Amino acid sequence: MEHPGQYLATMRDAAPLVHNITNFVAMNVMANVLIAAGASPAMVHARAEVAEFAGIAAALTVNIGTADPEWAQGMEEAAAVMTSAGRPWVLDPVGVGATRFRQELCARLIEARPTVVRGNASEILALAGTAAKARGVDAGDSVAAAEDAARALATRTGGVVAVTGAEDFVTDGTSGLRVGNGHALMTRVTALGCSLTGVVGAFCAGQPPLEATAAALAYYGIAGERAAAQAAGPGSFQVAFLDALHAVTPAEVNASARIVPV
Ligand SMILES: Nc1ncnc2c1ncn2[C@@H]1O[C@H](COP(=O)(O)OP(=O)(O)OP(=O)(O)O)[C@@H](O)[C@H]1O
Ligand SMILES: Cc1ncsc1CCO
Ligand SMILES: [Mg+2]
Repeated sequence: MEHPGQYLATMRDAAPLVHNITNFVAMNVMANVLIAAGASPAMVHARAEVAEFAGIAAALTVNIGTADPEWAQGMEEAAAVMTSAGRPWVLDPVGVGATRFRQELCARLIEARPTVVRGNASEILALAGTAAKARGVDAGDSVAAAEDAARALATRTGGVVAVTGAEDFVTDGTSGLRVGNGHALMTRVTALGCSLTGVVGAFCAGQPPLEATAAALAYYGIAGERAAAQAAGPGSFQVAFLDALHAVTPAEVNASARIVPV
């Protein structure tokens, strides 16, 4: 990819309204991450209003981390609004392998053709019906082990699938990109994967999803690297990470992104 920083610049210029139906753990973290990145988040999950709210959003993200049946119906209704309007929505299948409720909900959401599915390796394997070594919401599989499942899932949705971990993998079923940026401290703070899903949504507003997703992952990883250089542990990392998301420039993304085609 030539100029991944351009996707950050375009996102910041637009400051897109990103509608997030996300879990209770992620709500505050994710809203702060999106504001620091330059987007305009709204965390709206009540079934009575999600379809109407999706109608004014530039992108939607759907995260099943603490869903219940009422939320689940709202997720499907909001996703349908985005699909019929031709606007992007991103699915985060948190802990999908753990329970039947999560599996059945994700099966319905996959049918609704998400623009991007962003998950850890165990979640992408579980979506593909492959046995995964997850522990609840945490991954127990390598990204490499989930690449075939990611390609198959992208072919099924007609969209993009991003598998995150030590080295991220993004595919539209045909092309693939690896993104090498990031730091292990990103796994020591809760909801940074959930928050990344929001950033992917922001980058996908009005931009081509494969490239926008890869650029979002590189930007996020670069912010993680920059924050880790100043952090004493997970607590100070979380603070430094917000500062870094705010400070990283498009030029820095162009210089530091490690995105390679596969
Ligand atoms: N070992 C690692 N080294 C470097 N970066 C990592 C590592 N593991 C994860 N990351 C980065 O952390 C970010 C979050 O990805 P991760 O796969 O941990 O999400 P997740 O499991 O869904 O997280 P959560 O469920 O806590 O929200 C991504 O940008 C990813 O590249
Ligand atoms: C810890 C946790 N539990 C349900 S959702 C969530 C956020 C990280 O996925
Ligand atoms: Mg996750």
